[in-house]
Amino acid sequence: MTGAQSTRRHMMSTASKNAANQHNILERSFADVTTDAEKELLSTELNYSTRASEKPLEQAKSVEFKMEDRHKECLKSNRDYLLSEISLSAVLLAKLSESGVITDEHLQKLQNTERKDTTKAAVLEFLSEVLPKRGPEAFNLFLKALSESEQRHVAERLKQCLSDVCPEDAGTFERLRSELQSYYKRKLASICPMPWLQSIYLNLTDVFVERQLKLKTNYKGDERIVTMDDIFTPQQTREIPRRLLIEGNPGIGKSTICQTLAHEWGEQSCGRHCGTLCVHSFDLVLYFHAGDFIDEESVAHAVREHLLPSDYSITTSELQGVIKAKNVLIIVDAFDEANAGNRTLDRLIEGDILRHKTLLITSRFNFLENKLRHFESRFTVEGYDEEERLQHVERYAEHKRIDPKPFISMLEEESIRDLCSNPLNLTLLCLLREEDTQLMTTRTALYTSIHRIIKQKAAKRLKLIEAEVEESLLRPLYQFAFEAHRKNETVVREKDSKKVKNFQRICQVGYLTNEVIISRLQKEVRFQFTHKTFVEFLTAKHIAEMDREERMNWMQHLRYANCYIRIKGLAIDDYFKVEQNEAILGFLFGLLEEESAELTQMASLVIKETHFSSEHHHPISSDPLSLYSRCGASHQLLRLIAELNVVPQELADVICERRPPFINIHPSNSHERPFGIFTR
Ligand SMILES: Nc1ncnc2c1ncn2[C@@H]1O[C@H](COP(=O)(O)OP(=O)(O)OP(=O)(O)O)[C@@H](O)[C@H]1O
Repeated sequence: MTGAQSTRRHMMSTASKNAANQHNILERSFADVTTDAEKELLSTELNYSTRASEKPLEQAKSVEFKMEDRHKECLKSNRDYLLSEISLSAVLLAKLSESGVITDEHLQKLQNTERKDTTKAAVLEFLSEVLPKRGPEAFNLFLKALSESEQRHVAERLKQCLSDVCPEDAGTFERLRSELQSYYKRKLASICPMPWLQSIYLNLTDVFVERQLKLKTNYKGDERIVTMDDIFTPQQTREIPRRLLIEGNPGIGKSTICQTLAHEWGEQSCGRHCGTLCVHSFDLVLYFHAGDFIDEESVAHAVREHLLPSDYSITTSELQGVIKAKNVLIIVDAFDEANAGNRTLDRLIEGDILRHKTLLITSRFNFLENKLRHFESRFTVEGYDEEERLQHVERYAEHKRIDPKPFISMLEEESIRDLCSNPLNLTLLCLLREEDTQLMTTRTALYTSIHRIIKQKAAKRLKLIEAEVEESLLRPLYQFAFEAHRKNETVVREKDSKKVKNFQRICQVGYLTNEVIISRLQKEVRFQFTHKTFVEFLTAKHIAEMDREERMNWMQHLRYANCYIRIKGLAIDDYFKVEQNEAILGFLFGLLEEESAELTQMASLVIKETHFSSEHHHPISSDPLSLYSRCGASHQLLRLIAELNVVPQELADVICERRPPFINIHPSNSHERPFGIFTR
């Protein structure tokens, strides 16, 4: 399947969502319109739209949005001329109603005025009462209708006037737009999940999974789910929101959303894909990384520096003129990565500059804290649901032209399930699985690979070498994970975070996200690990780096038996399943695979504590608290050594020596696992 086919198929799959959106829009429009006749018109449209029409949407849209100021200005400054030149001919009126600029009711009113008064009066009514309220596209549709009704000279005069108001309009704007469009089309066509490995890339259109966003609907934090088509839809008022924010966890897909918007705009036309006011309604899209504004005194300077080639001839003031005159969307990705001392970006957010332009910012959570009030629409990107996970791996396999089955079965694997809801992790899992299916045989190997990628990504982003990331950022992080795990939590509290000096940079690595809990009395800042399994893996990294004595001491204090305590009539309920330790122990065994003596010592402790050598594992029935151990606990050792690719001889000898009678051990023929255990 070609990229274009796949896009189309993708569009078709979103058609039903779009139909729902259209319905919402029409419903909102219904609430907003004023006259009975308009309500009647919209109600007909609503019925029609449920039969999957797209045309009424155009009309509803024009009821909802205002005309651009420069168009209004142009109509006003030419009013005399227009009154004397325009003929409200049948053809003109037909063209205007065909394109939805006027409704049947408008038509009747205009004709009445013309009959009762004069044509000039009707034209005046049209120019002052009707046209300016018929949406951002009405002006151009009006020019088109004029040209098609033998009044081209009037259309030309209005166009000329527009370019006089903004001399840059004519040539400069067109040139700039096509330069940016072709740049985005080329530059943003692919995704590079590992930025330091440019040879690994995926075609954006092929693999992109349409995202759902949660829109905050009020200050109390109520939310509703919207699709990407709804990003620019007015929410509380009829106005297009001017300051929009998308927040989400690391790797959740914020940058990819920005990239897709700019890339789609580069494609020039949405066809019928976009259900509502979409990215194509903007004359210009300026797509930046937050860091692009550092040391730039204005947006125009940032455009010259970061979006245009150095041999492109345009002055900053020409750029400023175009930005001022046009309907511009400014996309700024990754506020969290470059927010300190970013004065121009701050002014942009606060509306101190370019207040009437649309600004879309993305950030990890809680970096915009005291700036949140500037945003009229706030969205969060959530992790993939089941359907999106499936779509992700299917699109990946289709793009690579390989069998999707191994990827689909990967989604079922218990040990990595929690990783799969994050698009970055899922992409890495797909890449790893494709590269080497052996990697999946141990969890430690898989997490080690992902950890390595995250480390490389952090090194690139923070401009450090990997050894520095390990030493100054990851080691403290392992310690934090260890502490959090000890408290059975997945968070780092603010007071603990203050114990290390570069905590913000530790957060940048991508394992922790800011979390601010605000109660009426006080604000609490904490930092949440993105996944519980990462806490376990990082904890194991910490323990693996301890000296032997400390490690054995930690191990000695673990529980090795399942435990259920129930005392009738008393509210005491202790519940412990041995698997709760097992994740960390498993990673620890995997990480110390090469350290034969360490492994043997750890295994000996597990053998002892889980009564591995004894034949029977009775519940300790004499215990008044009804404490019992199950097979789950006594077989723990076997599950731990499954994390090893190769069982060292020294460890194999200990296990053979201390095996219980019902376990048979035999040398395996397999080169990789020269050790086999069977239980009966
Ligand atoms: N909608 C999507 N469809 C397919 N793949 C996606 C999607 N979103 C994200 N990905 C994959 O996840 C990777 C990471 O996504 P992205 O860089 O957008 O995350 P992010 O939220 O900006 O993360 P960070 O906060 O770390 O910068 C992408 O490189 C891509 O491989």
